[in-house]
Amino acid sequence: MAVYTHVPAEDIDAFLARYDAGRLVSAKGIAEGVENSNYLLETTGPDGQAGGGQRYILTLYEKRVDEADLPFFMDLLDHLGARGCRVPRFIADRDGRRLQQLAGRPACLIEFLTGISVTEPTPAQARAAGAALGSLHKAAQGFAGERRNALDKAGWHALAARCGEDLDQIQPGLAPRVADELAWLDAHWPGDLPHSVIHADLFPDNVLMLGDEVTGLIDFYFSCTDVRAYDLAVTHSAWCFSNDGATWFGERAAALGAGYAEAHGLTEAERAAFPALCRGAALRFLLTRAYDWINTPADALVTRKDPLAYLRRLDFYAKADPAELLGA
Ligand SMILES: Nc1ncnc2c1ncn2[C@@H]1O[C@H](COP(=O)(O)OP(=O)(O)O)[C@@H](O)[C@H]1O
Ligand SMILES: N[C@@H](CCOP(=O)(O)O)C(=O)O
Repeated sequence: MAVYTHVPAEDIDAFLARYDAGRLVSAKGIAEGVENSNYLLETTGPDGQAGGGQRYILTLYEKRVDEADLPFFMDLLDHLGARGCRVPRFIADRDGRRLQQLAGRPACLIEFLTGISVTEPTPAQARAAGAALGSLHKAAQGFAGERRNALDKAGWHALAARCGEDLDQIQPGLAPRVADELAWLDAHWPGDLPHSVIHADLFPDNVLMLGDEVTGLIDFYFSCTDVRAYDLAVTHSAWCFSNDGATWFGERAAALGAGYAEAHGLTEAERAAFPALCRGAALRFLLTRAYDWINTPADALVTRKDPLAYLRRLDFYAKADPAELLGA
């Protein structure tokens, strides 16, 4: 459960008084997520009448989100929303402020979007996710903001160094395996592919769906300026395997690739680089999960994610037939 900061209901009610959002009816900590503290709020609605209720997300920023980056995320979501992407708005209080402090943390009130996150995507759902990512990349064109990816290849080296030999406590031999993979990526990472703002974490839990339709893309807190096709590789690694990484679903991958290509298109150079981008994506999530595995206090109210599920994906990508990855 990702609630790192507990906020008494009275304090949330007082926080809401700054907005035209009504009074607090209920506040529930949200179990999903690992980065920030999230609450689902129900309010009376602006007219103050119980029953005319509205829902909001209250997010308190923890861990990897730097407060200085929040204006980038807010402007990005404004830009994408104005171009038809289904992304949540950050809500301004009566003085026009979107960023607040609550319980000693930076905090924002965010539009609630309907939909559920699928756990076993069908090919049709993977296709819709691919198309939503392609549309996001299209809509991101012309966005003036820039943000460096702290979890780029240099960031993976730094993270691996911070994990050090503790990686071997997760699985014997993991530290040298990671070192070898970093060396391979240093030698094979593509140099000059198109860049844009990317989501960088478009896992199924960050895509809200109703049936086969995408109703919302959320959790932009890793979004940054980086290689566009790397975003598709991250999405591929998250959508095309069983959770534990042991089973690969080729049909989902072909559908994801088709959806993306339809909405945005991939150049020959992007296709050729895709296997290396997938290896990078798998290592990135292996390392952040491994770091959290080693460093999360035993009493934290959060479910740690299994780093080995990403080692299995990495092993798959290292051996895969490149032609197979996005279907013929
Ligand atoms: N705008 C939103 N609308 C609806 N649900 C949301 C929204 N933002 C977050 N959630 C819910 O909260 C959960 C955690 O949010 P997320 O941003 O993924 O957290 P974290 O940044 O901690 O990983 C999501 O899985 C989803 O269930
Ligand atoms: N998607 C990452 C963890 C980040 O969590 P999220 O809830 O913000 O997507 C992973 O699975 O390792």
